[in-house]
Amino acid sequence: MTYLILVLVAVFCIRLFKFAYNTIWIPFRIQNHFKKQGVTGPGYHPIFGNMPEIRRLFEEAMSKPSPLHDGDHDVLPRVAPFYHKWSNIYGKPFLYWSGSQPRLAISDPDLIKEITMNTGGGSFDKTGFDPKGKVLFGQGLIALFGQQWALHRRILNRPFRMERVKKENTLLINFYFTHSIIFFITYNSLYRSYIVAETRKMLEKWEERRAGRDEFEMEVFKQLHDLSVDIISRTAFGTFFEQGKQIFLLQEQQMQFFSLAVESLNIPGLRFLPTKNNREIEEYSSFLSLLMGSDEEERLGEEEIIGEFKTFYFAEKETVANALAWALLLLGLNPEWQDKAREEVIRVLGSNKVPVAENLKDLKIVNMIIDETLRLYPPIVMLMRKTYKDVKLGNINIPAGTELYLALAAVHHDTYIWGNDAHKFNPDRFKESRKHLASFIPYGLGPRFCVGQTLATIEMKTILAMIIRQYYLAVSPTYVHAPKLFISLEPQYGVQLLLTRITL
Ligand code: HEM
Repeated sequence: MTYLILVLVAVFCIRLFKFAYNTIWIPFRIQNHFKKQGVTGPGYHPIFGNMPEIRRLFEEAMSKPSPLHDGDHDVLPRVAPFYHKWSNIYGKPFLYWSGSQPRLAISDPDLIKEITMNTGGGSFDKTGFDPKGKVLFGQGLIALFGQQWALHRRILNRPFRMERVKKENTLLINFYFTHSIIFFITYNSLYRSYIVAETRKMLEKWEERRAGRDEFEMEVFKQLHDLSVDIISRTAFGTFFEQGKQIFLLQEQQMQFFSLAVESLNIPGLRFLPTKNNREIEEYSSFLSLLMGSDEEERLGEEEIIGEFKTFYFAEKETVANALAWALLLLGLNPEWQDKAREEVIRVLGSNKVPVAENLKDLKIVNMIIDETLRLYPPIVMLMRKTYKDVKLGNINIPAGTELYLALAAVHHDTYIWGNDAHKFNPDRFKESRKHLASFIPYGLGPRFCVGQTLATIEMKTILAMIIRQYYLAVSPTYVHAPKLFISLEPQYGVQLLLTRITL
């Protein structure tokens, strides 16, 4: 018995020592390592790091709206308040702590380029998601890294050819089909016709709402999300459209869970506890899998395929709809750009009421407006990477296991890169090609560059063109400006516009 107690005490002491070593000794050693190189930060606090302070700064930022003074669209204090505060105090880059995990916050385009272009080379890669994130993205491209990601992306980059598919095994056929969907959809005229048809339906509903009045108010953020859901459900599910739509409802609930998971500390094993949240996550997850694989004839198959569909749905809806809502707001605030865009749309479309494929490349002003929107309000405000080896970045030696917070929104709002009017809406900056590869990176950079960029551009151009051809936009007095980071960058209280019908 005494012997057993001694063993238990020894095990406990070893565990305690290991815990102290990992949460006190190692972090302070790493902090010193960076300090010697001139990189400082808010300082490490055992176990929790800077997470409580980060949470407090976010809560403070979200507690009040941020009125638009003189067309100033500086989103950083709201979407990355900790970055805004600490980069001003400690300079760039600076070191902060997610629990006992060191994070280096970087916004130098040269360094970002080096990191993102090197993905896959063994030094830098994605961090891997919080385990709860798998519910949202599954084993899809966004959440994968290392060899598994490379395999998925390689397959995705190949066009869909039936002869080649037949030679592969069943799993690969499924894979092939799923991945090729993005390729297939992007270059398929059917997808474009779905965009046009669903946008038309949305505009018809707007007309019903107008009910003959000259001017009416519309909250467009929710409308654009519904439109995205309809387009992607129609494309992916065809006649099983309504069932497809259920996926979004479930994903919206999962986003709440994921957002909570990201904000909370990831203590190993915690997710297996039978808490209310964990139980609900499990239920939604299995229901989603069931939904996508229940019917024998409609079976999509493996877990990975489900993951890719989740990724595809999420990436499409959260980014495109948000960007469009911001674009409409910016056009409402800038009537001169609205006029220029409308004039271009009418000229390019001619007698066509809706854009056809050949029109899209000629919508240059619309394109500049979309780029300027993605600069000021990038749907994805940061990229995360991790060092998997000791590396030298610029003149900083970074130990293996350091997370890198690449402050995409900070790069987009950097006055050094964009000039003193960096926070103002001025699509003219996109007349010329960009100065530095990493100064404008709404779709990321390097091997993990967004696979949906072409798809997103087609959708945004088509929808914007159709809306501004039909309505004059003005911002409603009920609109409250409050950009919010909820996984992607969205307007906290929606976007209320006053729409006036144009008769041509
Ligand atoms: C305005 C629209 C969009 C924006 C701003 C955007 C932004 C991004 C960014 C910044 C990344 C890189 C993430 C990183 O490097 O860590 C990314 C990756 C990705 N995007 Fe998009 N995206 C958009 C639309 C789409 C659409 C429509 C799809 C659907 C097909 C999509 C699918 C993906 C996928 C699957 C990845 C992961 C690629 C990989 O890791 O290899 N995105 N996106």
